[in-house]
Amino acid sequence: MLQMIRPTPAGEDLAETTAAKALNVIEASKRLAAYTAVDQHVKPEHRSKELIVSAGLSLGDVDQYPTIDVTLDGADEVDSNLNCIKGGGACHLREKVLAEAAITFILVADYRKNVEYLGTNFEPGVPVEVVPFAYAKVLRDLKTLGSPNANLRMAVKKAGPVVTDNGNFVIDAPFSRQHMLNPFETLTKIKMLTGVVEVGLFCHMAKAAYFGNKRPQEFPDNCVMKDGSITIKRNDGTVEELTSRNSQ
Ligand SMILES: O=C[C@H](O)[C@H](O)[C@H](O)COP(=O)(O)O
Repeated sequence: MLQMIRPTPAGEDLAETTAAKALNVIEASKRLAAYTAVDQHVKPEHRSKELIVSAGLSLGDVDQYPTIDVTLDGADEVDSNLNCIKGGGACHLREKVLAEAAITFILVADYRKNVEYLGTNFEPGVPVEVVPFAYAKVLRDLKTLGSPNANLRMAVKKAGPVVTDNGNFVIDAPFSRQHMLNPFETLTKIKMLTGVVEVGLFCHMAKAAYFGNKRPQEFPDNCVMKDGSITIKRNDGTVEELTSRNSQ
């Protein structure tokens, strides 16, 4: 059973306590979704890392092994057709390569990211990785495409723009509901812009999405947290609700 007990120290700032409590709920719900997704999709024969290492063999990367059995990854938001926004952490190029290499691609997220259409809760917009030389031109293009507030993502702990693992910049491009109701069309328009390396819209890729849910009634003021249910959405349109894996 997953249980988190967080006593409230006397005198602790109320806002801080509430924020920490909300974070615990979100992290616990996502962890439960991840456990369930691994249980259902990562079979014993896929758990080969120890076998490889103990046999003295080398672990490979996707450039050596372009077909992967299962890729499980998080997302910034997932719509009702399992399209998703990724790239909040500026890793969406590599993540999309791993997702495309996978026979089965599975998403794992907390309840806040389970939405009807993309951009409902995730406000920064569509992450767009661009070669640095082209960023100003791509920014201009994105505004013309319908994202007037597109902006270059700036680093928080250093001066200047965020630089990806691939040495590129990231633009965050918020689009209207109308654009996000057809994310594949929006994806293809952005991808066609010269200078764009990859777009953080993953369309028609996921086989299923696992969302960890909270149960507010189980999170009273003393902050004793029990695990909640999991919502599983599949690409065949089915939706399944699993009650707590360890319900008492
Ligand atoms: O680039 C990062 C990823 O695409 C997602 O933004 C990330 O996996 C979501 O992280 P979290 O589940 O911690 O919100």
